[in-house]
Amino acid sequence: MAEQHTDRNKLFPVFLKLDELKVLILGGGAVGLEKLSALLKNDPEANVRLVGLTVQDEIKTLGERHPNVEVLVKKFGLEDFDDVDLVILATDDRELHVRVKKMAKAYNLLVNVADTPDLCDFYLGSTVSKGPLKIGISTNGLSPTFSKRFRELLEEVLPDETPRLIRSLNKVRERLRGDFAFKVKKLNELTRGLVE
Ligand SMILES: C[C@@]1(CC(=O)O)c2cc3[nH]c(cc4nc(cc5[nH]c(cc(n2)[C@H]1CCC(=O)O)[C@@](C)(CC(=O)O)[C@@H]5CCC(=O)O)C(CC(=O)O)=C4CCC(=O)O)c(CCC(=O)O)c3CC(=O)O
Ligand SMILES: NC(=O)C1=CN([C@@H]2O[C@H](COP(=O)(O)OP(=O)(O)OC[C@H]3O[C@@H](n4cnc5c(N)ncnc54)[C@H](O)[C@@H]3O)[C@@H](O)[C@H]2O)C=CC1
Repeated sequence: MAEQHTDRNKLFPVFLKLDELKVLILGGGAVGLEKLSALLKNDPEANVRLVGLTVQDEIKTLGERHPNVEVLVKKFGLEDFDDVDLVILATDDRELHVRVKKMAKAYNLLVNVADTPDLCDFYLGSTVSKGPLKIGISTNGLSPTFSKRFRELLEEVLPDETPRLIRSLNKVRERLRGDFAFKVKKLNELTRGLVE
């Protein structure tokens, strides 16, 4: 029973608008590239500033292809926090991570630290997209590999007509006249067949 309790995933999922927020990624190596790719996979228009003492060519190329991605080859400085909403630390310097996490806290910024769940305010999850549908997956840090495989499974099984179905339900939703309770009742009746 005690084990079940500690296993419960208490993380609260939210869906962020990366075209309105700005993310700072610190570190231009393999992990920096992985995190940048994860952001751009969800939104190619994502606002990102990536800062690294050294920066891989693949990251520089992404910076050239995405106008909202700023790539700076330099040492971290407090000015990198300007206009930033979220921070992802992905350098190979753990002491730097501890220091930058403290500074970010003073600026009220939320921080993800690669490889160090204890220092993270939030985790990245695996994400599945099908048109307007997005599903986020988390194992509470226990097995990112499970998240990845489960994402692959969902990508396989979600019907291709899912986006069309969501759009038609949106049309019905917009056409329905009546008060809130009536709309909820009507939409629930219409969609009952999806789960029975
Ligand atoms: C806690 C968390 C914090 C965070 O990073 O946000 C975290 C932490 C750590 N990851 C590690 C390793 C790996 N991470 C991946 C992959 C992903 N990791 C992601 C998220 C998260 N990783 C958060 C929890 C998410 C959850 O609860 O499910 C994904 C979902 C999103 C993303 O990062 O983009 C992305 C899948 C994207 C997709 O869908 O494909 C693979 C698999 C692979 O690459 O094939 C491996 C190797 C195999 C393995 O270990 O399982 C290590 C050990 C490092 C070491 O050993 O040195 C730590 C540190 C630790 O656990 O201490
Ligand atoms: N490579 C991988 O797939 C994995 C790596 N990790 C861990 O994640 C961390 C990062 O890994 P990699 O990206 O492979 O390392 P890397 O060595 O390729 O990249 C580190 C980056 O941090 C930058 N950096 C260091 N100090 C800096 C500073 N003061 N200001 C700005 N930039 C600075 C470097 O210039 C470089 O771009 C390491 O701690 C590693 O152990 C964990 C899991 C997997």
